[in-house]
Amino acid sequence: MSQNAIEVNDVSMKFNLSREKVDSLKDYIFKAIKGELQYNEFWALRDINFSVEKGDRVGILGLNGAGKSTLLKVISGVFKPTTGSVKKHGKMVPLLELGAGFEPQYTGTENIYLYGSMLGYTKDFIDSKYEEIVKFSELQKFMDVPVKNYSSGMKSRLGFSIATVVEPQILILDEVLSVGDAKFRKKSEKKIMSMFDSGVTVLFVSHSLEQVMRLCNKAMILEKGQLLAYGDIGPIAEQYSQMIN
Ligand SMILES: Nc1ncnc2c1ncn2[C@@H]1O[C@H](COP(=O)(O)OP(=O)(O)OP(=O)(O)O)[C@@H](O)[C@H]1O
Repeated sequence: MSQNAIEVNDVSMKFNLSREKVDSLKDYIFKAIKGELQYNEFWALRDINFSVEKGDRVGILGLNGAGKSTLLKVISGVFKPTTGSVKKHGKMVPLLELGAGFEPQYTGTENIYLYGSMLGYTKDFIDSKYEEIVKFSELQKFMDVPVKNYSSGMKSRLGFSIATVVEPQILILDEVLSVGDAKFRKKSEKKIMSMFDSGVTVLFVSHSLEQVMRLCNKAMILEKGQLLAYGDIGPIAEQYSQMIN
């Protein structure tokens, strides 16, 4: 049995950024058909190699645009890397853009089933967890209201409540501890901490070095798509605070 929960091997991710100034969709389609669209290549990640041992909680640090979210999306399978591969050992739950998969015209209840099925839950499982999800979100009164009438904080709360109702072995967190108001933030951090206690492996992006130091035992620094440093939280946090000061 592998002691690693995640293995990232030679991962690079290239985006094609359009260089064209196209005036209309028609113009764009014509140019695309004629092969006249021009792109700039942009490498958001370059030759990333690391592995995460089971039970490690790894903070991912880096300035805006460093590639943190892209890396989490590659590991979660949202993006296929341009080169390289990712191996996972264990059930993974990604908490990325919470509620991004909601259907605005459907109610809270309908979206619980829809979003739950997107996360791979069965109907029976959602039936058994429905009350718990609604209670945690504190949106009891809004379950019959279409999600388009929710505030963005309410959508994130519902998304968080649905996604965290399972017990994953690998948890991928992108800034989700900043969802909702101060009260919900405290509650969601407590919930994540209780998952940590059960020995889950965590990859965690946060702009708060203080939060990473509190929650993680390891960390990495990404800079312009490259892995600058990876190791125990103490020395990495020190290196990062020198970078940002
Ligand atoms: N779908 C995409 N198409 C084109 N470029 C993208 C796409 N997604 C990300 N990028 C680019 O890749 C780079 C890394 O973005 P990413 O969101 O991973 O950074 P980040 O470290 O998470 O930043 P932040 O701290 O601002 O959230 C950025 O320059 C961004 O513009």
